[in-house]
Amino acid sequence: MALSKEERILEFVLKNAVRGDPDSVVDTIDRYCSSKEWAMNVGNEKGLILDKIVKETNPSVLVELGTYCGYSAVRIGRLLKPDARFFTLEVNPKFADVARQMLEFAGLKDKVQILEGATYDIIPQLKKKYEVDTLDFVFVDHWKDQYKPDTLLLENCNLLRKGSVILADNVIVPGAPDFLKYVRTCGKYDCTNYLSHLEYMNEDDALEKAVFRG
Ligand SMILES: O=C(NC/C=C/[C@H]1O[C@@H](n2ccc(=O)cc2)[C@H](O)[C@@H]1O)c1cc([N+](=O)[O-])cc(O)c1O
Ligand SMILES: [Mg+2]
Repeated sequence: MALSKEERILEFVLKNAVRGDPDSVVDTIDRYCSSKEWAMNVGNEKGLILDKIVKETNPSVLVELGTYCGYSAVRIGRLLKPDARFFTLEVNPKFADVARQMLEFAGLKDKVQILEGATYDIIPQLKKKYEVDTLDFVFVDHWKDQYKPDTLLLENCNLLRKGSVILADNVIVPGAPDFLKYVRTCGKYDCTNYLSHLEYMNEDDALEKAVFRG
Protein backbone atom coordinates (compact mmCIF):
# COMPACT_ATOMS: atom_id res chain seq x y z
CA MET A 1 0.00 0.00 0.00
CA ALA A 2 1.42 3.42 -0.95
CA LEU A 3 2.16 5.83 1.90
CA SER A 4 -0.26 8.66 2.63
CA LYS A 5 0.97 12.25 2.50
CA GLU A 6 0.95 12.34 6.30
CA GLU A 7 3.06 9.15 6.40
CA ARG A 8 5.47 10.66 3.84
CA ILE A 9 5.90 13.72 6.09
CA LEU A 10 6.54 11.49 9.12
CA GLU A 11 9.04 9.36 7.18
CA PHE A 12 10.92 12.48 6.07
CA VAL A 13 11.13 13.62 9.71
CA LEU A 14 12.28 10.21 10.99
CA LYS A 15 15.04 10.23 8.37
CA ASN A 16 16.10 13.88 8.49
CA ALA A 17 15.31 15.39 11.89
CA VAL A 18 17.24 14.94 15.14
CA ARG A 19 15.56 12.52 17.59
CA GLY A 20 14.60 14.29 20.82
CA ASP A 21 14.94 17.73 19.26
CA PRO A 22 11.49 19.35 18.79
CA ASP A 23 12.92 22.36 16.93
CA SER A 24 14.50 20.11 14.34
CA VAL A 25 11.19 18.24 13.94
CA VAL A 26 9.32 21.52 13.35
CA ASP A 27 11.97 22.79 10.90
CA THR A 28 12.04 19.47 9.03
CA ILE A 29 8.26 19.38 8.56
CA ASP A 30 8.40 22.98 7.31
CA ARG A 31 11.23 22.06 4.91
CA TYR A 32 9.23 19.15 3.49
CA CYS A 33 5.93 21.04 3.20
CA SER A 34 7.47 24.14 1.62
CA SER A 35 9.53 22.24 -0.94
CA LYS A 36 7.81 18.89 -1.61
CA GLU A 37 4.15 18.66 -0.58
CA TRP A 38 1.94 21.38 0.90
CA ALA A 39 0.16 20.32 4.11
CA MET A 40 -2.16 22.10 6.55
CA ASN A 41 0.35 22.66 9.37
CA VAL A 42 0.15 26.08 11.00
CA GLY A 43 3.63 26.67 9.59
CA ASN A 44 6.54 28.79 10.75
CA GLU A 45 5.24 32.32 10.15
CA LYS A 46 1.99 31.83 12.08
CA GLY A 47 3.92 29.40 14.29
CA LEU A 48 6.15 32.20 15.61
CA ILE A 49 3.00 34.14 16.61
CA LEU A 50 1.65 30.97 18.27
CA ASP A 51 4.96 30.57 20.14
CA LYS A 52 4.82 34.16 21.42
CA ILE A 53 1.24 33.83 22.69
CA VAL A 54 1.94 30.47 24.37
CA LYS A 55 4.98 31.98 26.11
CA GLU A 56 3.00 35.04 27.24
CA THR A 57 0.18 32.83 28.56
CA ASN A 58 2.53 30.37 30.29
CA PRO A 59 -0.31 27.82 30.46
CA SER A 60 -0.62 24.89 32.90
CA VAL A 61 -3.62 23.17 31.25
CA LEU A 62 -4.11 23.29 27.47
CA VAL A 63 -6.20 21.72 24.74
CA GLU A 64 -5.64 21.63 20.95
CA LEU A 65 -8.58 20.92 18.66
CA GLY A 66 -7.16 19.12 15.60
CA THR A 67 -3.78 17.38 15.93
CA TYR A 68 -3.31 16.36 12.29
CA CYS A 69 0.41 15.34 11.98
CA GLY A 70 1.33 16.88 15.32
CA TYR A 71 3.21 19.92 13.99
CA SER A 72 1.56 22.42 16.36
CA ALA A 73 1.48 19.88 19.19
CA VAL A 74 5.29 19.66 18.92
CA ARG A 75 5.49 23.45 18.57
CA ILE A 76 3.42 24.07 21.67
CA GLY A 77 4.71 21.08 23.66
CA ARG A 78 8.32 22.22 23.32
CA LEU A 79 7.47 25.49 25.16
CA LEU A 80 5.57 24.05 28.14
CA LYS A 81 6.76 23.90 31.74
CA PRO A 82 7.39 20.39 33.15
CA ASP A 83 4.11 20.01 35.04
CA ALA A 84 1.86 21.39 32.29
CA ARG A 85 -1.00 19.17 31.02
CA PHE A 86 -1.57 19.35 27.24
CA PHE A 87 -4.37 17.39 25.50
CA THR A 88 -4.61 17.32 21.70
CA LEU A 89 -7.82 16.01 20.13
CA GLU A 90 -7.78 14.01 16.87
CA VAL A 91 -10.71 12.12 15.30
CA ASN A 92 -8.82 10.47 12.41
CA PRO A 93 -6.98 7.34 13.64
CA LYS A 94 -4.42 7.52 10.83
CA PHE A 95 -3.54 11.13 11.67
CA ALA A 96 -3.45 10.29 15.39
CA ASP A 97 -1.00 7.48 14.67
CA VAL A 98 1.30 9.76 12.66
CA ALA A 99 1.12 12.44 15.36
CA ARG A 100 1.88 9.88 18.09
CA GLN A 101 5.08 8.85 16.29
CA MET A 102 5.96 12.49 15.56
CA LEU A 103 5.62 13.47 19.23
CA GLU A 104 7.54 10.40 20.39
CA PHE A 105 10.39 11.18 17.98
CA ALA A 106 10.44 14.79 19.21
CA GLY A 107 10.81 13.53 22.79
CA LEU A 108 7.43 14.94 23.84
CA LYS A 109 5.55 11.65 24.39
CA ASP A 110 5.09 12.33 28.13
CA LYS A 111 4.28 15.99 27.62
CA VAL A 112 1.39 15.72 25.16
CA GLN A 113 -1.64 13.45 25.44
CA ILE A 114 -3.38 12.61 22.16
CA LEU A 115 -7.09 11.97 22.81
CA GLU A 116 -8.68 10.09 19.91
CA GLY A 117 -12.23 11.09 19.06
CA ALA A 118 -14.45 13.95 17.96
CA THR A 119 -14.12 17.23 19.86
CA TYR A 120 -17.84 17.28 20.63
CA ASP A 121 -17.48 13.89 22.35
CA ILE A 122 -14.23 14.60 24.21
CA ILE A 123 -14.72 18.20 25.38
CA PRO A 124 -17.63 17.18 27.70
CA GLN A 125 -15.36 14.48 29.21
CA LEU A 126 -12.46 16.77 30.10
CA LYS A 127 -13.64 17.66 33.62
CA LYS A 128 -14.65 14.25 34.95
CA LYS A 129 -12.57 11.80 32.89
CA TYR A 130 -9.44 13.92 32.48
CA GLU A 131 -9.63 15.84 35.74
CA VAL A 132 -9.52 19.24 34.11
CA ASP A 133 -10.85 22.20 36.10
CA THR A 134 -10.55 25.07 33.60
CA LEU A 135 -8.37 25.63 30.53
CA ASP A 136 -5.61 28.23 30.32
CA PHE A 137 -5.10 27.92 26.56
CA VAL A 138 -6.99 26.39 23.60
CA PHE A 139 -5.49 26.19 20.09
CA VAL A 140 -8.30 25.76 17.54
CA ASP A 141 -7.22 24.36 14.17
CA HIS A 142 -9.71 21.65 13.16
CA TRP A 143 -12.69 21.70 10.77
CA LYS A 144 -13.56 25.38 10.34
CA ASP A 145 -17.33 24.87 10.75
CA GLN A 146 -16.59 23.31 14.16
CA TYR A 147 -14.84 26.39 15.61
CA LYS A 148 -18.04 28.15 16.80
CA PRO A 149 -19.96 25.10 18.09
CA ASP A 150 -16.88 23.90 20.00
CA THR A 151 -16.31 27.35 21.50
CA LEU A 152 -19.92 27.30 22.76
CA LEU A 153 -19.33 23.78 24.08
CA LEU A 154 -16.22 24.92 25.98
CA GLU A 155 -18.31 27.71 27.55
CA ASN A 156 -21.22 25.43 28.41
CA CYS A 157 -18.93 22.81 29.96
CA ASN A 158 -17.55 25.56 32.25
CA LEU A 159 -14.04 24.94 30.92
CA LEU A 160 -13.29 28.66 30.45
CA ARG A 161 -12.42 31.09 33.24
CA LYS A 162 -11.52 34.81 33.28
CA GLY A 163 -8.40 35.07 31.11
CA SER A 164 -8.69 31.72 29.29
CA VAL A 165 -7.06 32.21 25.87
CA ILE A 166 -8.61 30.76 22.70
CA LEU A 167 -6.28 31.06 19.68
CA ALA A 168 -7.81 30.14 16.32
CA ASP A 169 -5.92 29.43 13.09
CA ASN A 170 -7.19 30.26 9.57
CA VAL A 171 -9.68 33.03 10.29
CA ILE A 172 -9.03 34.38 6.77
CA VAL A 173 -8.24 31.19 4.77
CA PRO A 174 -10.17 28.91 4.78
CA GLY A 175 -11.97 31.26 7.18
CA ALA A 176 -14.34 30.67 10.11
CA PRO A 177 -16.78 33.58 9.67
CA ASP A 178 -19.43 32.44 12.16
CA PHE A 179 -16.74 31.88 14.84
CA LEU A 180 -15.16 35.28 14.17
CA LYS A 181 -18.50 37.09 14.32
CA TYR A 182 -19.44 35.27 17.52
CA VAL A 183 -16.27 35.94 19.55
CA ARG A 184 -16.09 39.56 18.35
CA THR A 185 -19.75 40.47 19.05
CA CYS A 186 -21.05 38.25 21.89
CA GLY A 187 -19.45 40.44 24.58
CA LYS A 188 -17.71 37.54 26.35
CA TYR A 189 -14.25 37.89 24.75
CA ASP A 190 -11.51 40.45 24.20
CA CYS A 191 -10.34 39.74 20.64
CA THR A 192 -7.05 40.43 18.84
CA ASN A 193 -6.31 39.66 15.19
CA TYR A 194 -2.78 38.66 14.12
CA LEU A 195 -2.42 39.12 10.36
CA SER A 196 0.03 36.72 8.74
CA HIS A 197 0.14 34.39 5.72
CA LEU A 198 -1.24 30.98 4.88
CA GLU A 199 1.35 28.30 5.65
CA TYR A 200 3.94 27.84 2.84
CA MET A 201 2.02 30.33 0.59
CA ASN A 202 1.93 34.09 -0.07
CA GLU A 203 -1.81 34.31 0.54
CA ASP A 204 -3.05 36.32 3.56
CA ASP A 205 -4.27 34.44 6.63
CA ALA A 206 -4.64 35.38 10.30
CA LEU A 207 -4.86 34.05 13.83
CA GLU A 208 -7.56 35.36 16.17
CA LYS A 209 -6.97 35.49 19.92
CA ALA A 210 -10.15 35.55 22.02
CA VAL A 211 -9.61 36.01 25.77
CA PHE A 212 -12.64 34.96 27.86
CA ARG A 213 -13.85 37.77 30.17
CA GLY A 214 -15.25 35.37 32.75
O1 LIG B 1 -9.06 22.55 6.78
C1 LIG B 1 -8.09 22.83 7.47
N1 LIG B 1 -7.87 22.24 8.67
C2 LIG B 1 -8.77 21.20 9.10
C3 LIG B 1 -8.04 20.35 10.11
C4 LIG B 1 -8.61 19.26 10.58
C5 LIG B 1 -7.91 18.38 11.53
O2 LIG B 1 -8.69 18.33 12.72
C6 LIG B 1 -9.03 16.97 12.96
N2 LIG B 1 -10.27 16.90 13.76
C7 LIG B 1 -10.15 16.50 15.06
C8 LIG B 1 -11.28 16.40 15.85
C9 LIG B 1 -12.54 16.70 15.31
O3 LIG B 1 -13.59 16.59 16.02
C10 LIG B 1 -12.62 17.11 13.97
C11 LIG B 1 -11.47 17.21 13.19
C12 LIG B 1 -9.06 16.32 11.59
O4 LIG B 1 -9.01 14.92 11.66
C13 LIG B 1 -7.82 16.95 11.00
O5 LIG B 1 -6.65 16.35 11.51
C14 LIG B 1 -7.09 23.81 7.00
C15 LIG B 1 -7.11 24.14 5.66
C16 LIG B 1 -6.16 25.04 5.15
N3 LIG B 1 -6.23 25.38 3.76
O6 LIG B 1 -5.41 26.22 3.29
O7 LIG B 1 -7.07 24.80 3.04
C17 LIG B 1 -5.19 25.61 5.96
C18 LIG B 1 -5.18 25.28 7.32
O8 LIG B 1 -4.24 25.82 8.17
C19 LIG B 1 -6.12 24.39 7.85
O9 LIG B 1 -6.08 24.12 9.20
MG1 LIG C 1 -4.84 25.56 10.21
